[in-house]
Amino acid sequence: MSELRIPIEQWQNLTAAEQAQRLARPGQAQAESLREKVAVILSDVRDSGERAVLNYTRQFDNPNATSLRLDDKQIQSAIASLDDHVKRAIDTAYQTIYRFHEAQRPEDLSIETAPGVQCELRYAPLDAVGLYIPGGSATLPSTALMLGVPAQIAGCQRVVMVSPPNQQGELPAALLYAAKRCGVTDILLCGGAQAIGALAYGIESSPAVGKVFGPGNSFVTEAKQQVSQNDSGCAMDLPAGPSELLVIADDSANPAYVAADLLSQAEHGPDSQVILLTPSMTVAENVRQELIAQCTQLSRADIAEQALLSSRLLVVADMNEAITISETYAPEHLSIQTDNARELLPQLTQAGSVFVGHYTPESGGDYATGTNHVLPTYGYARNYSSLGLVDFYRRYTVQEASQDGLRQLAEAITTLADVEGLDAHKRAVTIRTETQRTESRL
Ligand SMILES: NC(=O)c1ccc[n+]([C@@H]2O[C@H](COP(=O)([O-])OP(=O)(O)OC[C@H]3O[C@@H](n4cnc5c(N)ncnc54)[C@H](O)[C@@H]3O)[C@@H](O)[C@H]2O)c1
Ligand SMILES: N[C@H](CO)Cc1c[nH]c[nH+]1
Ligand SMILES: [Zn+2]
Repeated sequence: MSELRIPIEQWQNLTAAEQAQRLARPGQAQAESLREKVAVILSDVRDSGERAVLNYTRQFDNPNATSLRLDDKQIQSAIASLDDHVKRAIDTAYQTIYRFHEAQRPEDLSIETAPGVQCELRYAPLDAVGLYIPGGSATLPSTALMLGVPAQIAGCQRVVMVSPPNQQGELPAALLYAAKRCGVTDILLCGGAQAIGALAYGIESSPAVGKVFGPGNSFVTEAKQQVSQNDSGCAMDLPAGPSELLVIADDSANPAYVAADLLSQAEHGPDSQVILLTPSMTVAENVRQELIAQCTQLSRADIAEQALLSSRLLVVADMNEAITISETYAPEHLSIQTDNARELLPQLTQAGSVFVGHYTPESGGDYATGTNHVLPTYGYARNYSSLGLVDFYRRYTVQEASQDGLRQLAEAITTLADVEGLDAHKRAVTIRTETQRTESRL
């Protein structure tokens, strides 16, 4: 890797346009053509169902695909072949993720909003959910846990997992083990936009689900957005696209740790983006040296190098400037590698997940601290939340008014109905209150 590919830049020396360019996400340039491609795939799946999904699977994943399913025997024999230490690692992660998510169980509430008027907020688990597990370039059983555990805790009845098969039509044994551990009920061998179409519209062998979850490349993310905006009725979780990490580091940071963390997200995909903000030129220089040294040792060095092309090493005036930039960028992952990291937390809220201090590597959260690694990317962390248990429920309300309760509110309701010119709305109240008056006269 040449040093020119990853320059160190002083934030204050950049023009406003250059600053905006440095914080632009790499994947967003080809948005228009992406939208069209995905729309075509989705409409094919909608029109031709399983046949279209199989065609796209043959085109992108397994050229010999004849079925979207593995039979039970194939699943069991893959799981039996899995090393015990891998099973134990999955079990450990399952437990921490389970603990953190179980503690998030939403509670129904009921209050009297006016005398005789009771309002309730209730939660019902989603019936059928679809879980997308990326598979294009890495095996991600951890993502199956991040999606499968909350679906299991919520009590979703049908949990359909989709993931692109390899060229031999297989899914990784660790993924199958994780899926079974979480009680996934159906597994479909397909990926990309066509898999999202299969979930949202349903195919012959698998009826439509009510909500699609999970990260993926730009095709997957775009497909989730399209199916949730058209009339499929399918909801989506959040836009979780190419991985991102922003590290804020001061002189107390260990450059080797910082570089290792940056590379951990850079290795996800060529469209991943990692950013360092530091007030120290020395830290920036040392991190760059570490990036160069550590990158060559990675099995996915090629991918990480490509991601580093759109990554940034930025020297800022001070920590306040670092905070302002981070809040503007709203990274998927924010790592604060300073001695006083916890003190900075109140000022750093625009991120999918925050990693505090020198001993909390981002990859800890990817696998086993217990937090969910499905997080908003592309700056959506400004307005979207990170995935949690509550996303696997529907929230709805209930209200009950007594005769007296309705009388209490009648004046307000009928006046507002008059203001809006909606006579029938008014009548639905007066027909009751007037009957009430007549009854009480008798
Ligand atoms: N934000 C998160 O929480 C999170 C978690 C894990 C992974 N990720 C991200 O998920 C992504 C995974 O991407 P991936 O590509 O490895 O796997 P993927 O499963 O998301 O995508 C593979 C699929 O993309 C489709 N595809 C590929 N090229 C295509 C083309 N030219 N036209 C139409 N469809 C095409 C194919 O159908 C293929 O099956 C990475 O960007 C990674 O950073 C994000
Ligand atoms: N960092 C990814 C989310 O951006 C999640 C992941 C899965 N496996 C490893 N990492
Ligand atoms: Zn990761």
